Amino acid sequence: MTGPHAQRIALLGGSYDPVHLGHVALGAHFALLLQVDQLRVVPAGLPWQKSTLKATPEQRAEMVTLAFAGQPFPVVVDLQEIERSALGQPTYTIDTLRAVRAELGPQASITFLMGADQLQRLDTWHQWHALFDHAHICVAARPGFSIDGAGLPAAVAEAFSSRLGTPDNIRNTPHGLTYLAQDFAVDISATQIRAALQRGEQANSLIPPLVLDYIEQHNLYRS
Ligand SMILES: Nc1ncnc2c1ncn2[C@@H]1O[C@H](COP(=O)(O)OP(=O)(O)OP(=O)(O)O)[C@@H](O)[C@H]1O
Ligand SMILES: O=C(O)c1ccc[n+]([C@@H]2O[C@H](COP(=O)([O-])O)[C@@H](O)[C@H]2O)c1
Repeated sequence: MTGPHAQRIALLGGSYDPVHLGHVALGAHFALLLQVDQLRVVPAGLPWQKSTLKATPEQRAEMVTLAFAGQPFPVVVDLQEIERSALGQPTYTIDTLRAVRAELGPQASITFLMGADQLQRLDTWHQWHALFDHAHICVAARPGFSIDGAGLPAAVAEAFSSRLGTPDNIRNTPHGLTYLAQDFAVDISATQIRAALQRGEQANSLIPPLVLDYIEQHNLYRS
């Protein structure tokens, strides 16, 4: 168990091309559930499983900062993955978790957040078993990405179910547990937003207003 002053943080990694209200809802849900000292939002530098991104790393990071402004919990936008990508290295979450663990020490409760689509693919991540040596993994259900029954690769289902924790023991242990927010159901994706903007449609109900202003000012996703 962690001591009374161990730090508690949740990391929300993403491509954020662009950041949307699904990301904000996901971060806020777990920030409040886990009562974190800090939500750390980490824009990926070179997300190796995505095809070419439309916005630059700087634009994606600026949009993330705008999207998470004014939350009722501390938010830090962590640029380490963008900085590492300047050296041409693909972005691996394990590198980030090792760096954050080294920074915060062995007692801190560190949780990596993701949607169900990424849990379905977790066995494709670089050194995925080692993620649990540094962090808990908390997952939000996502419309269209079932993780019941055959929805998960067997190795992921086994790793996830054998490590199931509760919000309380995730708050109070450093790493190694899992949790699923089954009631989370936000049907928004960056793909859908890019397509809508390219067609010249509004995306007001999908993106925080400041991010929408930024997209318009920088003429993003129109072509
Ligand atoms: N609506 C959502 N519900 C639950 N999780 C989500 C949702 N949108 C994004 N996430 C999660 O947020 C993280 C970052 O997602 P990302 O930046 O790739 O957005 P995306 O909407 O999935 O993008 P794209 O449509 O381009 O694949 C991932 O772990 C993803 O699963
Ligand atoms: O570490 C990996 O190999 C890995 C593979 C796929 C995705 N990720 C991370 O998962 C997060 C969400 O990814 P994405 O593609 O949905 O934006 C983001 O932080 C990625 O860097 C990480």
